[in-house]
Amino acid sequence: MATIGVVDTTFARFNMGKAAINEIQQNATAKIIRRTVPGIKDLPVAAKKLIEEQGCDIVMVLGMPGSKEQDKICAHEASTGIIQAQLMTNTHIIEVFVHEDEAKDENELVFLMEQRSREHALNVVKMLCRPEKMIKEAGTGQRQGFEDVGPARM
Ligand SMILES: Cc1nc2c(=O)[nH]c(=O)nc-2n(C[C@H](O)[C@H](O)[C@H](O)CO)c1C
Repeated sequence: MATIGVVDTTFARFNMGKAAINEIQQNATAKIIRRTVPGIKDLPVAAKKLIEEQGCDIVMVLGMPGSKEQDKICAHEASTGIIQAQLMTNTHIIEVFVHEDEAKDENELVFLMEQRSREHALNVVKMLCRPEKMIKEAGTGQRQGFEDVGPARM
């Protein structure tokens, strides 16, 4: 059975890990190992530990960069760390970030955090268990959270 790691943060304003796990459980039979860390800069090592110490086949890391300038710098640093952890472990770590200022109000923020978490959870299931489904979606303008934009037309 495949093992999927899920790491989220206490900084985020919505329980992204819970939504992701619920979506995985509805669509796959997998062992799920969850961790929660304070913030997004703590995600890379948590994911690396899940891969190296717990044998996860793929990991989702979920977090919410805030709207301040220092939060955006923090998000860039976290992303760089996540990419480095992927290269060090040769394993996919799917980054699910919702920037607080992507949403126009709190209702939309909650909607976006739940939708993006769930839709990326489905991507993880497809990547791990049904890669042919992912290939079928190549070039189709998928977006996680807001509406898909669709393929470009001539
Ligand atoms: C400035 C800052 N911004 C964010 C953020 O926007 N989102 C987030 O999840 N965490 C933030 N943090 C906390 C760091 O990611 C980290 O948790 C602490 O520096 C402790 O290692 C910090 C320090």
